Amino acid sequence: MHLMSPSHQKMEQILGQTLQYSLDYNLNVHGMPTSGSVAISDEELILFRDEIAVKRIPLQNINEFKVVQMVGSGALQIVLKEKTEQLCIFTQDLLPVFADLAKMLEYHRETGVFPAPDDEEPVKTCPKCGLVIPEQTNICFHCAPKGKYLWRIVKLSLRYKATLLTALVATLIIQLLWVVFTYMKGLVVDNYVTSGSQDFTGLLLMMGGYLIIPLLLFGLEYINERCSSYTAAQVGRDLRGILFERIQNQSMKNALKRPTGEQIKRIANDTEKVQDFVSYHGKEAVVRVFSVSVILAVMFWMNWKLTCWIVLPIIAGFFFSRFIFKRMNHPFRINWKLFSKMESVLYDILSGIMAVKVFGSEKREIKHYSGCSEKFAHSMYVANFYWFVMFPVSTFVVTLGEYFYLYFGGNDVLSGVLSFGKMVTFLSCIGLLYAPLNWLMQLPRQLAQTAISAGKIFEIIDEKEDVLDRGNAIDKEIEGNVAFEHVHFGYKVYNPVLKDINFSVKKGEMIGIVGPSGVGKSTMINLIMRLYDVSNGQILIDGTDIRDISQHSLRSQIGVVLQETYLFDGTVWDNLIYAKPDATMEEVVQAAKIANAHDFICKMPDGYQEYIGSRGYKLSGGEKQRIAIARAILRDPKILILDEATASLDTETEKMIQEALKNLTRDRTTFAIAHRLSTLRNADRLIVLDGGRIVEMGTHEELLRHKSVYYNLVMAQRQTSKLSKEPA
Ligand SMILES: Nc1ncnc2c1ncn2[C@@H]1O[C@H](COP(=O)(O)OP(=O)(O)OP(=O)(O)O)[C@@H](O)[C@H]1O
Repeated sequence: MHLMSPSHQKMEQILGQTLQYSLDYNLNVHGMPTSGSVAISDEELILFRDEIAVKRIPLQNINEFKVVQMVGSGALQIVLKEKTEQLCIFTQDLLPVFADLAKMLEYHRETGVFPAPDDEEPVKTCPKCGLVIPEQTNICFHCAPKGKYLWRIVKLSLRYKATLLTALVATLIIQLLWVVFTYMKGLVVDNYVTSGSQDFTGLLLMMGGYLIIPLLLFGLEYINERCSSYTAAQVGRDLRGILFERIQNQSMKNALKRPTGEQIKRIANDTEKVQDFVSYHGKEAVVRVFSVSVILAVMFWMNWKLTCWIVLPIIAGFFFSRFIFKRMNHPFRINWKLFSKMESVLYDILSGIMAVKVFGSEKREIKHYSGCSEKFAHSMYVANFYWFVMFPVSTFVVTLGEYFYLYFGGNDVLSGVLSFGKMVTFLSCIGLLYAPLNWLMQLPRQLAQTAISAGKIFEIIDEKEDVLDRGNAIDKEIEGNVAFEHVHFGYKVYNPVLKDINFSVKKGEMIGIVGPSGVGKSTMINLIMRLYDVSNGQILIDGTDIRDISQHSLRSQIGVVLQETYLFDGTVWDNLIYAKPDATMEEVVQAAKIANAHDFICKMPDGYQEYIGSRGYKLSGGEKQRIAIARAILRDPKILILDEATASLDTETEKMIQEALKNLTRDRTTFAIAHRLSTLRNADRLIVLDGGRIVEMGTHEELLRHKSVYYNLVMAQRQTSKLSKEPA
C-alpha cells in the first residue's frame, strides 16, 4: 500500500473501519507545523488532527477534489454543494502526493472504483517512517537495511568460496606471522642483547630463523593479492551482468522512470564500489578484527593489567565511531544522489549536443553542469565532515592507551616487575594493535558508501516488474488478427488515456490511426507491442490474450518503423542485421533493395561496411528511415507498426519511402499513424480517436462522407496545406 500514513492502522482502529488511503499533512492554517491526516474510507473523508477525528464528510457529498498551489505550500480543497472548503495545508514537497490523492479520489468519484495502490504507484511513502519515497526509487533509504545489502554482497562473493577463503586464510596467516615476528623481537632483546650472554652464534641462528618469516610473508601476500583480485573481478562481473540483464528486461515504465545517466552510474560506478568492498574492505575487515583479537589475547596473556589500560580507550573510541557512523549515512546518500544527478545531466547534455549547439547554449550548459558539480563537491565535503571530526578524535582517544601504558609499564620496569624485553615486545604489540585499529576506524566511511551503492544496485534487481510473462505464457506463431476488447489504459490508472477501445482487425489489413495530438495514438500501438499492460479489458492476437504470449515471441513478430530511427554506433551492416542477427548477405541486400536503400548504401565508400557513427549521424533522415524499413523487412513481421514513419521527410524522399513501405506492408497487418492524413488514404480502415475514445471508424471515403471528426481534420489540414502549398 503506497498511500498510507504511518498512523494508518491506528486511524482504522479509532474509526473501526478499513481505510482506502491516508496521508499526513504538516501545516496549520497559520502555516505553522502541525500533525494531522486525511483518511479515506469506503464512504467518508475523515480529517484527523493530533489523532482525533475532527471532521467527517460523506464522499457522496463531495463534487470535486482539488489541490491548489500556494507560496511554498499547497492545500487540499473539496467542492461541496454550496461552497469550496479547504481541508488541510501542507509543505511544497507534499504537493505531488496530495495531487495524486486528489486525482485518485476524482477517479473514484467518476467510476466508483478506488484505484488499487498495488496496480499503480501514485505516491510512495515508507510505511515505517512515513517519509515520501522519491519517485524513481522503491525503497526508503532511511529505513533500508544496510547490513542486509552488505550480507547479500558477501553471499554473492561466496560463489567463489575457494579463492575467497584462500585469500582470507593467507591474510590471517600474514597477520599471525607479524605477531610471531614481533614476539621474537622481544626474545632477541631479552636473550641476546640485554642478558650479557655474548652468544653471537645463537644470535646469528635466531636472525637466520627470522629470515623465513619475510620469505613466507612474500609468498602469502602474492597468493592473497591474486585470489582477492580474481574474486573481486568475478563478483563485479556477475553483479554488472545481473544488473544489466535486469535493466534490459525491465518494463518501459520502469526503464523510463530513472534517468539514463543514473542507470549508467549504477552499472559502472556502484558495482565498482562493491567490487572494492569484496577485493579489499570486506575481507580486510574480517582479518583486522581477527588481528586485533589475537593481539589483544597475546597482550592479556603477557600482562592483563597493562592491557586493560590499552583497551579502555579503545572501547570509548568504538562507541564514538558508532555514534558518528549512524550520522554519516544521510549525507552520503545525498552525496550519491547529487553524483547521480551530475552524471544524468552530463549524459543528457552529451546526447543532446546537437540541440546545445543549435541553440547556442554552450555557456548555459557549462553553467548548468558546473552548478551540479559544485553541489556535488559541497555534499562531498559535508559527507566527509563527520569523518574529519571522527577520525582525529577517535585516534586521540585510542592512542591515550599508549600514554597510560608508557607510564604504568615504565613504573613496572623501574620497580623490576617487568623485564625491559617484555616492555619492548609489549610496545611492538601496541604498534601492531594500532595499525588494524586505525584501519577499522576508517571502515565506517567505506561501509556507508558501499551500503548505499549496494542498496542502489539491489533496488533495481529487486524491483517488482509490472509487465510480466504469465506463468502459462506460450511462444506462438501469430497470423496477425488483432482485437481490442474494452481496453482502458492510463499511464497512471486514475488518469486514463484510452477509454473503452473496441475494434478488430483481420490479418493483412492496413489500419490508419488518426486523431489530434496527445489523444493516445502512440499509446495504442505501445499496448499492441505490450510495452505496457492494459488497465482493463484485453488485447487479443489470433484470439489469444497477448498476456498469454511470451513477450519475446510477441515482439519478435512485430516490426516497427518510427519517426525517429535509432541507429547504433557501428556499420550499416551491423544496424541492418540488428533485426535478424543470422541474416545472410543475400537477405540483407534483398531487404535493402526493397527499402530503396541499396543504391545509397553502395555509393558510400565502404558500402555495407560503412561506419555510420553514433546514432547514425553520418546519414540523412531519409537514409536512416530506409535503413529502418530494411530492418523491418528483414525481420519479416506479421504485424507492422508505422508511427509517423514519413513525417520528417521532404516530398521526394517521402515518395521513395512510401514506395518502400508499400512493399513492406503487403500481406501484413499494419497499424500506421500519420499526421499527414493523405499518407493514410489507402488504408483499409481508419480509426479516429478523440478524447481517448474511438469516435469514427471506416475508409477514407466513408469518413469524408460522414462529415464528422475525420472530415474536419482533413479540411483543416487542406486549409493549412493550401497556405503552405503542400499536399494534404
Ligand atoms: N510514458 C508516458 N508516461 C506518462 N504519460 C505519457 C507517456 N507517454 C505519453 N503520455 C501521455 O499520454 C497521452 C497520449 O500520448 P500519445 O503519445 O499516445 O499521444 P499521440 O496521440 O500519439 O500524440 P502525438 O500525435 O502528438 O504523437 C499524452 O497526454 C501524453 O502526455
